[in-house]
Amino acid sequence: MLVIGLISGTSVDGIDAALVDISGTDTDIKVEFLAGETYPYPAELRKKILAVCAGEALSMAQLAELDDAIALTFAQAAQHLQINHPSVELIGSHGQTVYHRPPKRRGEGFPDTLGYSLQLGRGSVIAKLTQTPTVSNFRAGDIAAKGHGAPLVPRVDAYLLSHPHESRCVQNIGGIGNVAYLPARSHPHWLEKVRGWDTGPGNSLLDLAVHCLTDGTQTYDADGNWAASGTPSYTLVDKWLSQDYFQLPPPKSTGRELFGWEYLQDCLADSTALNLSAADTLATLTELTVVSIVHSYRTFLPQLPDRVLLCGGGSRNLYLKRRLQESLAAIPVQTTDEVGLSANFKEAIAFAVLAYWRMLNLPGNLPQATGATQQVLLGEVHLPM
Ligand SMILES: Nc1ncnc2c1ncn2[C@@H]1O[C@H](COP(=O)(O)OP(=O)(O)OP(=O)(O)O)[C@@H](O)[C@H]1O
Ligand SMILES: CC(=O)N[C@H]1[C@@H]2OC[C@@H](O2)[C@@H](O)[C@@H]1O[C@H](C)C(=O)O
Repeated sequence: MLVIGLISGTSVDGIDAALVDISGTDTDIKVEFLAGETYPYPAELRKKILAVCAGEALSMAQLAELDDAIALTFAQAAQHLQINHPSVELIGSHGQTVYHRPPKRRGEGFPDTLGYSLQLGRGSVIAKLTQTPTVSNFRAGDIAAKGHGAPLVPRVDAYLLSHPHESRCVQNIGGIGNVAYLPARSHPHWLEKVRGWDTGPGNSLLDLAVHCLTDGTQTYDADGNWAASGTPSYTLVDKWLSQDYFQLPPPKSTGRELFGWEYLQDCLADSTALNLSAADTLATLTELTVVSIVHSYRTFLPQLPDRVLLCGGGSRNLYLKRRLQESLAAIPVQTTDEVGLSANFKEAIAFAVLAYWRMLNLPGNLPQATGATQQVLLGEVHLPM
């Protein structure tokens, strides 16, 4: 079946659209990647989304306008791929996360409170404009089952990237970082032993810092070159790493609500107090991403993996990748490209697979990764009128 997956992640850099040909069900699933494109958001729309993610208040009318604009941009991304592939049968659209609240659990001093996660860009509009059945709102079902609604990709990673004999960590470094730990498939009950959680900041703090340090003229540290010219302050890395999120056991999820502007302001104040240069500040923020990933593996995994596979935009940050490799010493750190799955489009591909599973009435979440009480079908199906 030809399926398009669409997502714009927490970096809000644009819509990743992937076209894949999927066959099989789960253990025998085959996914052939046929095409991938990134469609940058119009500058004004991106600015608005970032402001809303940073907590700017919206009236209901403004919320409706924003939802319309995002749905239209997502539909256009799909339509663009459909020009050369008119026989696409299904779209899985993650939409744009603008708010994410993890659930609160008994035992933390609170009564149970469900999570809440809002993705804009409604699927009904995408289905109508593309004349293609569209699955959207993937996180709601898992959240209703007391899960975080995130991360959802670990089940897809398990089927596409696990290995018969080696254990792997698939580490996405987007705005936020998240990991899927995949034991070797020869392990009895290997799927039950898959783990996943959000490791903390990926590029979100780095991107915001670059924006601040360049008066908005640059949006990210290309290849990590700027950070590579500095020296990390381990005094600050240790201080930041002692914060609650990094110590919290999985399942856990986070977003720009925590690792956003306010968090960065505190980091910049710490770095000014130590007279760090701009390069040292970026090196220290990059190191926080590296150390938080490695700390979470050492603290929460049953054992360190045999191999780490990176994906997401942060896998193109050469300094970050080098520091991860140095920190993990003998464990090889590669990208998913090197095992045949596009590192840039893996998340978009994952939402194509999740939509496909929804149409086959197969569950998409892994309760041990999201904290849900059970496996559930993910997503709402919208048929074109
Ligand atoms: N060549 C590069 N060098 C350094 N960083 C890069 C490079 N290319 C992309 N990035 C980083 O990757 C980010 C985009 O990553 P990606 O598209 O995976 O994020 P996302 O999907 O929005 O996030 P999430 O996975 O949290 O939802 C950019 O904002 C930038 O920080
Ligand atoms: C609420 C939300 O959009 N979460 C994203 C975000 O970006 C990375 C990390 O935080 C991950 O948990 C999740 O996305 C991926 C696609 C997931 O659900 O697996």
